[in-house]
Amino acid sequence: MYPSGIVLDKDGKPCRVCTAFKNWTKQEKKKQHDSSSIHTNSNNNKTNSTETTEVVGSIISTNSSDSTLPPDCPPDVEQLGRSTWTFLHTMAAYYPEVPSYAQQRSMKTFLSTFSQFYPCDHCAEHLREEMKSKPPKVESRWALGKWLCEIHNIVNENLGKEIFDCSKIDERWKDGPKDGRCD
Ligand SMILES: Cc1cc2nc3c(=O)[nH]c(=O)nc-3n(C[C@H](O)[C@H](O)[C@H](O)COP(=O)(O)OP(=O)(O)OC[C@H]3O[C@@H](n4cnc5c(N)ncnc54)[C@H](O)[C@@H]3O)c2cc1C
Repeated sequence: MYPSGIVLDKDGKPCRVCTAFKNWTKQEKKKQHDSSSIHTNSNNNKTNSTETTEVVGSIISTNSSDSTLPPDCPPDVEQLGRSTWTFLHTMAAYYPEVPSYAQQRSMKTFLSTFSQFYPCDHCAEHLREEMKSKPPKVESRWALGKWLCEIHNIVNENLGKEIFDCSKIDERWKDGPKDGRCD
């Protein structure tokens, strides 16, 4: 990883889908550019108030979009991660309660294939490592949901995120909260 948080791919090039947008290189350059404009402008702002207003506008918009990926841009590591977890946990929540042998085999194949092709290389590599010591549990819906929750918690822990209570996976991914907010 570069000090700025840019993650490199296996060819040593900056990897967009492995990097949080807030760390992405153009954003960094833009910030540097903007901060030098601000500096230059603040030296001139007594003589040109219109220009100052424009620059201030640009500061506000730069800061507010710092960590927000524009909707028409390719996914960063966070957006891809959120969407993928949403898909995986939802898939597990609707997996058969008592899957056939063929369904269990398909799910194992799917997870193995998924771990090879997940586009963030270093994420996929960690996942494959974890799956060696904790192979997927596919014998029931409950087992799959719990396994996935635990795998996600390992990633959460590595990233310093909160650990999710795995007894709440049905509530989070299928039934919704008891207060009816989602009904
Ligand atoms: C396989 C995989 C590996 C990844 N590896 C990396 C990595 O190495 N480095 C990196 O920077 N990013 C990685 N990511 C992305 C990272 O996990 C997050 O998706 C991203 O940082 C966005 O986090 P978030 O806070 O929005 O919530 P996410 O972690 O995306 O979670 C989405 C929602 O799922 C729920 N949730 C959280 N934990 C659990 C759980 N244990 N069980 C069930 N539901 C839960 C919460 O409601 C949460 O809001 C990976 C993603 C995937 C799918």
